[in-house]
Amino acid sequence: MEPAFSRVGVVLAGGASSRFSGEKALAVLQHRLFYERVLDAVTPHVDRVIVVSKPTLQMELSNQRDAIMIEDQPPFSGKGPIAGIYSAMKQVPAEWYVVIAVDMPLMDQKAVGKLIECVNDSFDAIVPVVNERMQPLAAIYHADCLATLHQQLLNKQYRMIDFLDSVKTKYLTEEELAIPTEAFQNINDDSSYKQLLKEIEGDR
Ligand SMILES: Nc1nc2c(ncn2[C@@H]2O[C@H](COP(=O)(O)OP(=O)(O)OP(=O)(O)O)[C@@H](O)[C@H]2O)c(=O)[nH]1
Repeated sequence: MEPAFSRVGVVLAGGASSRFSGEKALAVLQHRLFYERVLDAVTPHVDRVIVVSKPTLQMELSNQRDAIMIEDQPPFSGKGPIAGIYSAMKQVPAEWYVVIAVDMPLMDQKAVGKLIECVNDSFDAIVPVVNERMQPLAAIYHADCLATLHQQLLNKQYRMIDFLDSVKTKYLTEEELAIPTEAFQNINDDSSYKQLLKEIEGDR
């Protein structure tokens, strides 16, 4: 059966946010929630966006841009980003999944567009490497990854790196990507958020 969509966005928003006071999805930068910023970055490039969150956050996230709101697939709820990607693939059939973590508020439409230009049918995963760090949560995955993701979860192997080692992964260099490295900035804790606000909004 043909998948319903050729390319969908996946906003990963089901994490615990334990290093952050509050939910990262609901943090605000320049008057927009992180959640809204990431949705805006992805939406123009895909057929539909899937938001993978958790029960306590579902009520708080408004359904914008006709997004498909889902939760992690039991029994893998809360098992990390790998569970979020698996759940999107399992619940919404598509060919390609453009995955962006909700804690990357500087991702914008241009950056996501560049990433999509790098899709290559010979690979299952298209993953940027920025400042020598892999960015598997701002990356693109083919539906063929589903079985491997499932196996990883069954084996309790929750690390993205183990998964990437098990599929055909194309690592993109900064030169190939031509995206400003700031776009990949990842806000995990209060101090990185405070620093971001200072840089972008000039707060003290
Ligand atoms: N759907 C889903 N998304 C997740 C899960 N764990 C993490 N994420 C998302 O993956 C991205 C990176 O998450 P991390 O920073 O590693 O973890 P976190 O749970 O958000 O935060 P910490 O509790 O501080 O580690 C964020 O966008 C999270 O919302 C999960 O179990 N399910």
